[in-house]
Amino acid sequence: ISGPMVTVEASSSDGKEQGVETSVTYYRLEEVAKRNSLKELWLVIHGRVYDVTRFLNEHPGGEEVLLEQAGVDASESFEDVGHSSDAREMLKQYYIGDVHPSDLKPESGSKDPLKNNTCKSCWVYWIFPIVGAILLGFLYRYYTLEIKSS
Ligand code: HEM
Repeated sequence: ISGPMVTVEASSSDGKEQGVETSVTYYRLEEVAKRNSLKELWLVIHGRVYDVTRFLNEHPGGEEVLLEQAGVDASESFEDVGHSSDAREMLKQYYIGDVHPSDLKPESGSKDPLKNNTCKSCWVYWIFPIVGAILLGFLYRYYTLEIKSS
């Protein structure tokens, strides 16, 4: 019974020894949605899936709020509370995988939305400031030379 759950090797070159580190398990949202009870409780925060079943009793904010977010994206509620950095650290213990890419951006179709769209404009953000700075540098030199020579 593998269902819609998919495990993908994130790195193929040094896969064997760090198998746990280099592979990411992707979960479909429908898979997460099934874990919505006290027996098994998953939730999504910022595209990552957390199994908080054993955390229910320990959550300082109570188990009710976690139950309310069971099986769904809890990013907003999690941020609204203004959780401490300690709380954010705690997330790591419960991390079990990522939300399947096609569930993250359902409108962008099938072909590798992460690689094709996300970074298309990345370089634009830093190339303009850098080119601008270099141009300003030349302009500055040009003008100071001009003043000196006149
Ligand atoms: C795995 C996910 C979560 C972890 C590890 C976590 C952890 C914590 C921790 C450590 C605190 C104590 C205060 C702090 O350190 O910020 C806290 C408080 C709280 N949390 Fe969470 N939390 C999680 C998810 C959520 C979610 C999804 C909600 C939804 C509303 C929530 C609501 C609250 C509330 C209401 C408090 C009480 C704040 C207060 O008393 O001031 N938490 N949580």
